[in-house]
Amino acid sequence: GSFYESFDITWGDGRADIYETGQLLTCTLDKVSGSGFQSKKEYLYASLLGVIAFCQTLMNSVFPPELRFAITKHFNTLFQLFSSYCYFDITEIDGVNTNELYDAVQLYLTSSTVTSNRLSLTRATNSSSTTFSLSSNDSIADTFDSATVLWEHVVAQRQTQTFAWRPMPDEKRGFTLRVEKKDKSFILGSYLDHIMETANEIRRKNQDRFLYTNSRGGGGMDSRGLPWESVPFKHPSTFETLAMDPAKKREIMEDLKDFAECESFYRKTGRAWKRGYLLYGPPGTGKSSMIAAMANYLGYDVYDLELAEVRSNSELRKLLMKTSSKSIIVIEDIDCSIDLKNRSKKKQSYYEPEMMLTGSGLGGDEGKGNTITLFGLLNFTDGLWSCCGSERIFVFTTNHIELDPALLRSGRMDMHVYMSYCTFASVKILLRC
Ligand SMILES: Nc1ncnc2c1ncn2[C@@H]1O[C@H](COP(=O)(O)OP(=O)(O)OP(=O)(O)O)[C@@H](O)[C@H]1O
Repeated sequence: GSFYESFDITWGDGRADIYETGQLLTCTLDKVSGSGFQSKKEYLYASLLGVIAFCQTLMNSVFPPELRFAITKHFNTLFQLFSSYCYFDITEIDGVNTNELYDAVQLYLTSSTVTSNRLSLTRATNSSSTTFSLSSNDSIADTFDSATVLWEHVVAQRQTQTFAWRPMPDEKRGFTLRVEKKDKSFILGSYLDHIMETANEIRRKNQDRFLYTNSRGGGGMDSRGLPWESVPFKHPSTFETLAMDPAKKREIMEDLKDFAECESFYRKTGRAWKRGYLLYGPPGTGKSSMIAAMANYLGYDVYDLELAEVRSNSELRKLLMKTSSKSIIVIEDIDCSIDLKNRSKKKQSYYEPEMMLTGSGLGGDEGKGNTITLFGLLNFTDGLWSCCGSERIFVFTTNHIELDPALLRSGRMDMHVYMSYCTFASVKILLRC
């Protein structure tokens, strides 16, 4: 073919020309005007697009925007009426808050149950784990209890803002969930709960865990106003390496597993989702190793609370408020921090100076705000404030069990574990390791 056969020069006043027996077409643009050509053949797709563009321009110039908006709205309503699907948008940022559900869906869609051919890989700075996510504007189908849904990851450029309370990402991201109308109520209940649970599980497995301490030599907060300082938690102790009676070990592991898996039980019975363990026994019998094994078993962070660094009950409360869920809060050697053996023997109230914890080394009274009381400690483990997070374990260690019964009672310390010197069974475990 040649340009002579297939094209006409339509405008340009001699600026466009065909040369080399129809093999070369040149168009020139100068200061006065340009030039143009047109295909002799009509292509269905191109002409259809042309018609649509023409109609759109006509609509825009003839109908006012309000009327166009109303027409589109009614068209959508009509479409939804006859469609067997309904759609839900889950945006990354809801107002000014981060949408937890968006993060959960992001994680869930990368789980092994949902398979996709194309995923984005991310690895955060200083992290040891790689995370997968659904690529932009990609979609994926998922089946849950015979209901099939479709997820689409919608990414659009955010329009430039003149003012925002906080910097917003350049992209506006969200998921659109397409659900069959008949499955709507089931999906909104069980499926979304299932997504949250799976995402939490993945987070727990992926997350680098931390060991926190409030002992920063001087007390107070760090530069970000946080009362805890953290380091990566890398203790190698596990229940396999821990030398103790196998039956007792099994009992503790089952208790921990029940605790971690029974959120519904705590919710149904109206109890705070927390559990207390008291580890007691002679020095060097593995109490700290047991705490590390518990943290490694459940994948929890560890908060090592140094009572000597806490100056008042309110500071204790603030520390508690700044702990995260899925954590073990440890007070080691409680017998060295507490100056009280048994409340009934002394017949005193929690508030009296003799009942105060002298480990703080500051000696003063609560009124001056520079010491903590047993009352404060009891509230810390089982008061209203102890419920300001969920899935938390309190572990106290002591060399002597003669502590105040109020501290030892079930609900505060649910399980008392005696860490003894090695028996024959535990020596066998040590030798095997
Ligand atoms: N039951 C055990 N199984 C495995 N290792 C143990 C056990 N008991 C003690 N150890 C080892 O002995 C050392 C001291 O143990 P650990 O610090 O856990 O004891 P502890 O009871 O916390 O001591 P303390 O009461 O003095 O704080 C650790 O190195 C630990 O590995």
